[in-house]
Amino acid sequence: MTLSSELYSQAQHVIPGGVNSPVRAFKGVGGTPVYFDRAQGAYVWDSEGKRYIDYIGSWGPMILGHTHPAVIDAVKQSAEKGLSFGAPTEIETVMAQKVCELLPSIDMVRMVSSGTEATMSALRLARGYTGRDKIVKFEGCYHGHSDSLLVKAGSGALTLGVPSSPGVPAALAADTITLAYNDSDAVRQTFAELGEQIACIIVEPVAGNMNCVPPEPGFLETLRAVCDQYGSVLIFDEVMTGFRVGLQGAQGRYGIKPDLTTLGKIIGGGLPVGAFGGSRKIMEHLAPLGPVYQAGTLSGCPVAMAAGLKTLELIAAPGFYDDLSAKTAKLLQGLQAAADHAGIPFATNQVGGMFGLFFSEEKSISRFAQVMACDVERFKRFFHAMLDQGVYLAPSAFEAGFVSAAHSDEDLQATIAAAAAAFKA
Ligand SMILES: Cc1ncc(COP(=O)(O)O)c(C=O)c1O
Ligand SMILES: N[C@H](C=O)CCC(=O)O
Repeated sequence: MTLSSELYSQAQHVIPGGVNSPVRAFKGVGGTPVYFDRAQGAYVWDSEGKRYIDYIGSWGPMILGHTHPAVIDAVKQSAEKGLSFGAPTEIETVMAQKVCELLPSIDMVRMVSSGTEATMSALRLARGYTGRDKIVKFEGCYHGHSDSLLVKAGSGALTLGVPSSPGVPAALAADTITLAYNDSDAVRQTFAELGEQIACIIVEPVAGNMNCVPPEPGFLETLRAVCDQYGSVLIFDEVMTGFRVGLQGAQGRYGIKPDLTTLGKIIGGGLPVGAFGGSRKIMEHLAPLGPVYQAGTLSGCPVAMAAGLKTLELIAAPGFYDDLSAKTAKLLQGLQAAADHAGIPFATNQVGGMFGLFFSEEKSISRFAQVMACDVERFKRFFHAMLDQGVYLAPSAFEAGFVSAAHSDEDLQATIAAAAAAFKA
């Protein structure tokens, strides 16, 4: 038994499935989850001291690499002053000002403690603001695990085969309309029939929870147009894409202004943080200004604000995103060449520092159905071959991967060499 499998078996007695978030359990790839002990830069080390090049980066937050000295220092300094107070602190305003400065669609922002809280709260606000109940989401998109959004969801729910979870009241699920991602005609048709009853559209502007699927030209524009026409709220869930695909997120990259934006991951620098914000007109409906209630004991935790602010400061360095994109492109070109050389049908998607790998005959993957048609068995074998060689990819064919500023050229070359061996095998 490895130390990881020993730890996993102990955990299974006291934690459901041995994990605190299902996708960690390796159900999507088989085998035993690896238990980590420490991390630095592009690397994570397991409990037995084996080193892995990490392409998960804590599911996105570690855009600077793990334990960046300046971030750790900011955390230490803040922690020494007090972990949390349950009362306002100056750094929360500094964070809000920074978010408003970076994302022009946001006039006001509220901090929460996870992406799930951010999307759940944004949904309630959109419903409270419009006085409507129905929402539109897209199949394979994941917006956290609140009831209204756990319908035909992606990520771990898709990996485990429960995209619409038991426990979600049928009456609530009935108000969630799920459409195919990148299908603009379906959006227009649905709004033509039900537009006046629809509170909001929530979308991952680049889908990252059904692997990585970018928006087709015109898709996000269609969402903006129907929301304008029918008075619905457009919510960009940028929990993953925010500060990942560019400093202005997907909204900056594609030039579309949502009414509300949800954030998480990078904004917390690796600590538990989420946020939602948008136009003053909508945000002023939130308590204590307005009637839509939302709260959180640890919301705006100063230590997490310190980690997030330091991260936002460092990623604003000139050329940061060009370098990150170039590295990611280099990695994907190398993987594609290795797959082609071995005669393995393979395709990739990339948006900035976010990527997707597909075992597919199709070269362009833009639809959920295409993702579902990929060869998952082949992915599982690839995943384990990479893991054995010290490369840690997401343990599911339905998750995006992430490159960090800490990945060196040697890391990318070592990953490509490992993939070449895996494809050959
Ligand atoms: C796009 C998106 N929205 C929401 C969430 C939920 O965030 P959290 O896991 O922090 O609750 C996630 C990740 O899990 C996500 O990728
Ligand atoms: N896809 C999820 C986040 O983006 C994976 C993280 C989790 O649910 O544990």
